[in-house]
Amino acid sequence: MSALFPRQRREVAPGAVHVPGWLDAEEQAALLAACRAWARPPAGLETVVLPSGGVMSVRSVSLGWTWQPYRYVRVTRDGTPVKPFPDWLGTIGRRAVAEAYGAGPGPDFAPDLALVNFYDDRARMGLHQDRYEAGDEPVVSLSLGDTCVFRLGNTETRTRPWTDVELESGDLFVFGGPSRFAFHGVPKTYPGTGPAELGLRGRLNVTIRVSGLAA
Ligand SMILES: O=C(O)CCC(=O)C(=O)O
Ligand SMILES: [Fe+2]
Repeated sequence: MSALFPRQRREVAPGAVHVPGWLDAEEQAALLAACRAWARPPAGLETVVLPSGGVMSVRSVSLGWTWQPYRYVRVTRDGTPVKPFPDWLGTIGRRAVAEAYGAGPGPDFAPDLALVNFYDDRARMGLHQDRYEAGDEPVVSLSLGDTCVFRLGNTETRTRPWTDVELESGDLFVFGGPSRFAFHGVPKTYPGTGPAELGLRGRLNVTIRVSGLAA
């Protein structure tokens, strides 16, 4: 669908860059196929239960490391090793950082961790900071399927000020530098808005990260 007003690349906050339509239809289809393969057990799609008893509405699969409240580990909840982080995802991560910040990525931008989140029509993600990585390398986010509202807040509080950005299928969002530890979340998705030809019901988000943890 071509928008009447093409969506523009935008620095939403210092270090937080939104690049609409960064993945073409073919790249989106390939990433979706990979996500479907990763989602299969063992070490497939899982539901994260918080110590409070709260159940996250998003289901997720991890590559390289998995997050269990509140740290990264190598073994999933089903007791099997986390699937490996593939080199090609690291290549996409480096391309993404170059795209977002202009300058080539530092040779040291070596992602080793990805979290794939699946949102059904009712799933949301509360405002949080990505702060379990041991370092401050940028987080690269890729979206597939339904459009969502991505809320980028500030680094100090879980409250306003924040900026709401609509992330569509194929969009790239990178947050690093002064925005690396900004609170962020997904208050809603718009069911049924993904590209029909992709064939995904719901929304997938893939974040590519540097764990900073010893292999
Ligand atoms: O789904 C998104 O766009 C954000 C996901 C996220 O914040 C996370 O996985 O930590
Ligand atoms: Fe996050």
